[in-house]
Amino acid sequence: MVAKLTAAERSAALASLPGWEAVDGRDAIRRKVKFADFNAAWGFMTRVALLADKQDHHPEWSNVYNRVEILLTTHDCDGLSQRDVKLAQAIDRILTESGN
Ligand SMILES: C[C@H](O)[C@H](O)[C@H]1CNC2=NC(N)=NC(=O)C2=N1
Repeated sequence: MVAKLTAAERSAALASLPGWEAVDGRDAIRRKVKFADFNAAWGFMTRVALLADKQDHHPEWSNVYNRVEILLTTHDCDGLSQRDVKLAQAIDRILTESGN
């Protein structure tokens, strides 16, 4: 069973993930990213999908043309956990590598 982050751990996690924001009314974090076009957005989503499946931790996300909105939360503990932080860090690395 995965543990929900404490309030202190949650603030520390958010402070260490500058691209991410808290979500109103949910124990979750969100990042919005804009790409050059749909092809770049979908390429990014493909990389994240493979990574998420490897981590057995899956985002709630949406795509409109060149924009991708990613929400991370842990369904198993009904809130934020270290699994979200780990996936967010990996997503940030993918973005950095692709110049975003
Ligand atoms: C059985 C499987 O390991 C679980 O259902 C995993 C799958 N992916 C998941 N993804 C997310 N975001 N939260 C979970 O609790 C979760 N649980």
